Amino acid sequence: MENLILIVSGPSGAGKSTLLKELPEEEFYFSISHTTRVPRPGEVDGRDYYFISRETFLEMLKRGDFLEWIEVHSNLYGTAKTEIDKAFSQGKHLVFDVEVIGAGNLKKYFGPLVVSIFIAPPNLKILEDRLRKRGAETEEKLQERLKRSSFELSLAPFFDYIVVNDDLAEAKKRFLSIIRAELCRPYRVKPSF
Ligand SMILES: Nc1nc2c(ncn2[C@@H]2O[C@H](COP(=O)(O)OP(=O)(O)O)[C@@H](O)[C@H]2O)c(=O)[nH]1
Ligand SMILES: Nc1ncnc2c1ncn2[C@@H]1O[C@H](COP(=O)(O)OP(=O)(O)O)[C@@H](O)[C@H]1O
Repeated sequence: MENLILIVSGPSGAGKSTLLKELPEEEFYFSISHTTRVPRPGEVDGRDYYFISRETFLEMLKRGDFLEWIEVHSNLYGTAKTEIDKAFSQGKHLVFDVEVIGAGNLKKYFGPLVVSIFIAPPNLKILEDRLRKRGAETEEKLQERLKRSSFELSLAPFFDYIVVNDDLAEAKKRFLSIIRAELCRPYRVKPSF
């Protein structure tokens, strides 16, 4: 059976983390990125991210440890090559939460069997309201995130699916429906019949 490789992308505050919480950890391995961003309250090192210094990140980059990486909102983010082995050795579906450029690079790397889902806010005003309500950023960081969101939204048509995160319960249903359907592809169904 082919395991699923799922890429979830979209602007900061669109609801990626919220929707990804719907996927059971017993079946899905969530790639843990390395980042130079400071942890938010409640975030745990080694669960949400590997929080590292810029110096350590650059050392890893020089060693060729990253499958892909990027600098966004003045922070470095990267997917370590070791994350892929971890998912496959556990026999789980592999899930990435990355910005749009990383999504494109991972798609190129893994090929056509990747499933990519773009999470979009209903509009920019609602996105801003949600980012403010989340309260994780200073005003300056929040503006940086909003500024990039139009660029991220412009790349939505390149994804396999778009889930507009309006009503959360409805968005969860649509998100899970896509994954359920993808798991029914002939090449992913274990032939026990
Ligand atoms: N390309 C790439 N993007 C990443 C990686 N890790 C996280 N991101 C993206 O970086 C952006 C900022 O993430 P984060 O600081 O957690 O903010 P949030 O999206 O507002 O929760 C998001 O779009 C993430 O999807 C990575 O390893 N590679
Ligand atoms: N459908 C929704 N309606 C209202 N608030 C939402 C909805 N989806 C997510 N949120 C809230 O919006 C904020 C941003 O969501 P989050 O999942 O952190 O986004 P991302 O991971 O894409 O940056 C969070 O505070 C979250 O609780």
